[in-house]
Amino acid sequence: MAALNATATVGLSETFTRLKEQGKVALIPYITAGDPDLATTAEALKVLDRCGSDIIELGVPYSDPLADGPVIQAAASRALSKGTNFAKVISMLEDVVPQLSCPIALFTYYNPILRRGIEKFMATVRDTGVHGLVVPDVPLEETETLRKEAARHNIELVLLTTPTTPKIRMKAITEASEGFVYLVSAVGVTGARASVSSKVQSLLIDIKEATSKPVAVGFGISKPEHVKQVAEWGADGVIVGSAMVRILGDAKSPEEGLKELEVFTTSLKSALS
Ligand SMILES: O=P(O)(O)OC[C@@H](O)[C@@H](O)c1c[nH]c2ccccc12
Repeated sequence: MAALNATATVGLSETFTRLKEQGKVALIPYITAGDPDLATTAEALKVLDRCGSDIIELGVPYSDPLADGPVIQAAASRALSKGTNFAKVISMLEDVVPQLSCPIALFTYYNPILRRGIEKFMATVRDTGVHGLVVPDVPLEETETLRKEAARHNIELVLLTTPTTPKIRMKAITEASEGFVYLVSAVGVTGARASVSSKVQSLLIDIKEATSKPVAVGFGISKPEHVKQVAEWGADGVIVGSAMVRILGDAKSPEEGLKELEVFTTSLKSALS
């Protein structure tokens, strides 16, 4: 039964194609693996899936997360201090991925991939049934091998563009990105913000001129109103990270955290319907 599910799960770009046919925008939560512990992460993945997440971005905790703000940094250090490592995240995923109906995009900084060896890393990740990979700190010029190995293992490598990316470069990024294009909504680090920069609207127009690939917006999106706004501006997906991570990190117990996560995810999902 579980194995059936896994083979039925489609990849990132196909998920967007199906949603587009239904006129829907993808909800993409991000959580950090191992915070408060991997057993809770496994449950959280099931909750997110059940509440209508279309793709889940799962972060591998890293000691030097330069693109992350205080909330995700703290989650990563808590996870690492509990002994979370790549091998343990993988073995948790081997167990959980077959129980999910939405695809997983694994988020990791570049260094842990290099340390393991690109090819070995891709093979391991693919064997768990993960469909996508987000690597925030690899410049486009250095993605060639990474892209080749990802493609060879049937993993969609998602690339990111930011408000300061020059247009020519943005075009090259959209051409190289697989699954979807990640539009970082604001300069700086991850973290909830009071509002979503109105610049996102014109950035989306620029990107849509450059590519027909789906575009998902992330950074600072933390409320149903934000999600709705970004969808109205024409995004194909919205990514919500720190707000999810904070719920799990601040909860008095894992059970309470999971309950709050369910309420929050449901509220975001209904803002998109
Ligand atoms: O936390 P926010 O502001 O909601 O942003 C999304 C985000 O968490 C996730 O995609 C992410 C986590 N760490 C990152 C580092 C770089 C780019 C993106 C990310």
